[in-house]
Amino acid sequence: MTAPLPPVERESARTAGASAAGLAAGLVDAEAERQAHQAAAQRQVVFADDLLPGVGDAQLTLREGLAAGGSATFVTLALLAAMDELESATLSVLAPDIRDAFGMSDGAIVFISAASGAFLVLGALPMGWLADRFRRNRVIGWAGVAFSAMVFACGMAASAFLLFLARFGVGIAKSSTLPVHGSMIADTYPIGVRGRLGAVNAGAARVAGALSPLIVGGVATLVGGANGWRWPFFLLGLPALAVALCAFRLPEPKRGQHEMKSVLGEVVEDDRPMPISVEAAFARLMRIRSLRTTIMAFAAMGFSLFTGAILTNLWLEDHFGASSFQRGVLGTVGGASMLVALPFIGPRYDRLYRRDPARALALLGYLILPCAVFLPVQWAMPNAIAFTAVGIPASILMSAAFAMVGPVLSSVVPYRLRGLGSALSAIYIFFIGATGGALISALISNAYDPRVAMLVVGVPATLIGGYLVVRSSTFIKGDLSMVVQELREELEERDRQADDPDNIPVLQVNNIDFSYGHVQVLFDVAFDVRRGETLALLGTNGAGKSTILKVICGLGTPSRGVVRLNGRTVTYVAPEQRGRYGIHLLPGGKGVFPDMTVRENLEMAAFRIRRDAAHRERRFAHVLDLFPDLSDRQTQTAGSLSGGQQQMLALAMVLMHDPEVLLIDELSLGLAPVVVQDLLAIIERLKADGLTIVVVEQSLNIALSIADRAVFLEKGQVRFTGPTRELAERDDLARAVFLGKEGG
Ligand SMILES: Nc1ncnc2c1ncn2[C@@H]1O[C@H](COP(=O)(O)OP(=O)(O)OP(=O)(O)O)[C@@H](O)[C@H]1O
Repeated sequence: MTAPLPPVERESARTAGASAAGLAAGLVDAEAERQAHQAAAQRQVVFADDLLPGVGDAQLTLREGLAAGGSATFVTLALLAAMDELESATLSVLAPDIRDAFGMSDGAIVFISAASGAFLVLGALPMGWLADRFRRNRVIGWAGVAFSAMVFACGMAASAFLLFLARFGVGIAKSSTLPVHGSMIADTYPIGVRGRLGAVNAGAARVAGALSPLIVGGVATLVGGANGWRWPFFLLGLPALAVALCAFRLPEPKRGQHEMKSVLGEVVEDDRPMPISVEAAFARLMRIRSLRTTIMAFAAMGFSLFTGAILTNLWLEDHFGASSFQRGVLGTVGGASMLVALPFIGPRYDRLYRRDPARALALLGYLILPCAVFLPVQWAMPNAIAFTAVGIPASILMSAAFAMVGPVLSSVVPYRLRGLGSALSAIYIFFIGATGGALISALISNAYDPRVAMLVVGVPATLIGGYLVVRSSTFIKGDLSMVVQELREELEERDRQADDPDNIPVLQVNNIDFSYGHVQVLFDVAFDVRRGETLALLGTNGAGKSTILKVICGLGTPSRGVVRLNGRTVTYVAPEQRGRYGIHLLPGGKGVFPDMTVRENLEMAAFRIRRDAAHRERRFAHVLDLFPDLSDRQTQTAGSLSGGQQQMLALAMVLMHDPEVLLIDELSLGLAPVVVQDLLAIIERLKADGLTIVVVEQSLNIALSIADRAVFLEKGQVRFTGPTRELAERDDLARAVFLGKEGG
């Protein structure tokens, strides 16, 4: 039992309880307000359908669409895709022969064939990165040459391990198909024919896939003997090389040209695009909800799709006793049937997309869902012919849906990130889907049989996949609206720069939204900083001041908006690269290595310029001249310096980089007034030298003394931009937050 409190304590406890309750209520209100902003921000960006890229555009025939970009690109890429398919079929059909030749188990051959999905992923990332940076025709050409060499190596393999290695090479070479071909096709041909091009492309691959079991089975049977399986690989290598050589001569299309034509009516050219960081690109891509959900869906389906062909062939041989030729014939019939839907799905998708992109995407989900019913029926069939026949409807529906993945990705991914966007999809679909599926199927197949493996994995994977695709269709218009906003902003900026080329701000922050996880903390933040200007970022606690500095220097990727340095977009450029271009951050808190001496700290900062001795010495001399206090303490450890001296050292370290734009987070926090005066004197010198500075400050007085202009942030939104003097006169903004705090 607790003793009752005396009256005075009871009173103060009541007051404390009341103020805690008030604080809690305030926090709940603030969070409710933030959530309302977030919901409003997400709602606002959905434009009317006819403003979205490709929606409501004039209808084009396939011939007109192909003529717009020249058919050479499409034909070459379709041939390469067909050869990919031929290669995959070679392994599937010959799996039992290869298994017997090397004395492998079912599980081992299933793993070797399906694991190429994992190898494919290893290449997808560099290929996507190359596709977003360099001429895509060369990337495709070199990947094709590597493919042909590795296909040859598969035929030469003297052991299961060497075959595994050759498959590794094939997988890497094939990895150019999704990221590089997709990006090339999207930029070469108009949006209105993407569905049909996807269907024709898939059709070409299907024709090859459908004929290849016959060809492969035929060649293997014709040559005969234990080495018959090698010859289909040899025969594929040569034409693959010829097509790869043609790819080098394809024209390189302008990036994003069709989105720009559709949305803006003209093409905004960017002659010197900044290099994009993979990390920032992925962070941005994962915020595209329709993309995220679609790739999760296809990853789920990948669990059964990639092992499906192998398990089918093993089942046909082991359960129904089909020979390699019979399997080839059945495979050809099954594969050919997939062609049935392709002439319909492409035009249907394009038509729906022109009217309503959400319906076009939902259609794919409705194609997938019924496959979950066909699958158990097929695997219950008593003979090979019934088994193949019942498998046909599911194959038709599934291949129709898969043929449209490329067109969907091309639409929702920003054009600068198309290669990496496809690479991200490849990672999910092939690595998580195919490899995960391969492992699980191999285990179940070894423990039971291919049928159990197929049913246990396939049915849930198909249901989940279909549901997720339908769900992703609810997000597509919001994501396309973002594409429109970005394009419009680019056009406006180009016009602004053309109108006043001498007045391009050094730093430009435009329409920035930023979230930590699902919590949005910046809303449409925008401001400019002119050359030589000092801008103060002021605001309440947690308003997002430090976050905006992170976004500027590249430590955070915004979900919307642009950051420009000297008129060039750096939104997705890596932080270290931005450092090279001149953006540097002095972070809040301790920015030194306490166990190292002052000199060693400065040497660490000079690491990047270590090879240029003269430049390095100039920077040392400049910095030590600016900070005589540090000059006298070069052998002292940083940890033994006073707080003010440590802040000086941190600033000196940033200045070693010779920044063009200096970002300072909390210059004066926790420092004695006399130290702050010394720091301000240094900032004055830097200003006089023409350095551009953005400084986050808590103190309005300090901001008034150093900054020409101020931006006031509250709850992630800009409430004021203008001369610092004017902010000081705005009682509503300044008094409560700063004067009150300083006074108190
Ligand atoms: N790493 C993080 N993860 C999740 N939320 C974060 C993270 N960093 C900051 N936040 C939240 O984001 C919001 C903005 O934070 P930020 O540090 O940018 O504000 P600030 O204006 O610099 O505030 P202060 O002056 O208090 O540092 C705050 O609500 C904060 O709690």
